[in-house]
Amino acid sequence: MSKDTSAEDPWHSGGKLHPVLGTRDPQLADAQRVWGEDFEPVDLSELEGADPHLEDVGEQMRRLRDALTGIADSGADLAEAAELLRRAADIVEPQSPDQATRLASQWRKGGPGARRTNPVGGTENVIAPPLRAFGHPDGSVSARITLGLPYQGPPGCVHGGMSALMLDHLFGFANHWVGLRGMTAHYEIDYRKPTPLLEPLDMKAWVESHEGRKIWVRATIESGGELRVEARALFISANVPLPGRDATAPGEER
Ligand SMILES: CCCCCCCCCCCCCC(=O)SCCNC(=O)CCNC(=O)[C@H](O)C(C)(C)COP(=O)(O)OP(=O)(O)OC[C@H]1O[C@@H](n2cnc3c(N)ncnc32)[C@H](O)[C@@H]1OP(=O)(O)O
Repeated sequence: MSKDTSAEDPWHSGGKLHPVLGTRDPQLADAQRVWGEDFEPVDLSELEGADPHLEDVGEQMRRLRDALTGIADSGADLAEAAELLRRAADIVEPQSPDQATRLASQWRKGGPGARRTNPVGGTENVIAPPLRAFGHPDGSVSARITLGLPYQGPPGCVHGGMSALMLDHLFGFANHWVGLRGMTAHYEIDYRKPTPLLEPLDMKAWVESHEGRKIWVRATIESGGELRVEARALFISANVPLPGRDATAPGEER
């Protein structure tokens, strides 16, 4: 059921699907434990060609993010850390083109799009967990993640908006996995039981049906074998203008 998308397609630019069996990624290892080793997971998040230094910066930022959340009551001395971070920002900021320029660059023909920087799966985005999605032969996609303190809503629980965000993102991958694409038009969510922090969350999304431009999708979050969240959405196939381009060129419709 995998779909090899064209590098000419800006939405999917660089979006070839890479089999990742055999890698030592902890999220993949977890996914295989949960869904078994007989399916052939395909990593839907992977995008080749990222700058290894940028990946590393992202990783260190996430370590800091997780270490800093809730640290105020611990008596930690953060003066040196603050100084080092100021120096890091002073190094990076002058080299970074303004955001409109970077946005247009992302969506240039053959550009990377937003997959490395989106707020759910983007390894270059410090607010992203980041979530990795895997495609299954039955047409569904899944992800497993354990969220920490930065994503807390109710005491000890995942913020409901975070659950909604992650499932909306997975809907996008569920569409992609079966060769569809759209924008969320209508989204319903039921929070059945509290979703715990610091425990593995198993997420699944799939396209239930589609007709013309309408795509109906469903998704769940389970933890400890119990249903926590279920969601349904209607996606509508639609194009949005690409930042930095005057118009969608023929053959480049998304
Ligand atoms: C490896 C690569 C991976 C890539 C994967 C991506 C990963 C990341 C993915 C992240 C993904 C994250 C996802 C995001 O974050 S998407 C961002 C959030 N969504 C939006 O911003 C969408 C905003 N809305 C719009 O742009 C328009 O309203 C759209 C385009 C949706 C429709 O406006 P358009 O003018 O084009 O169409 P139409 O109005 O003629 O309607 C057409 C038909 O649809 C029916 N309809 C419309 N709306 C609704 C509604 N609310 N409930 C029920 N039905 C509705 C309507 O009745 C009609 O039906 P019918 O009368 O023909 O029967």
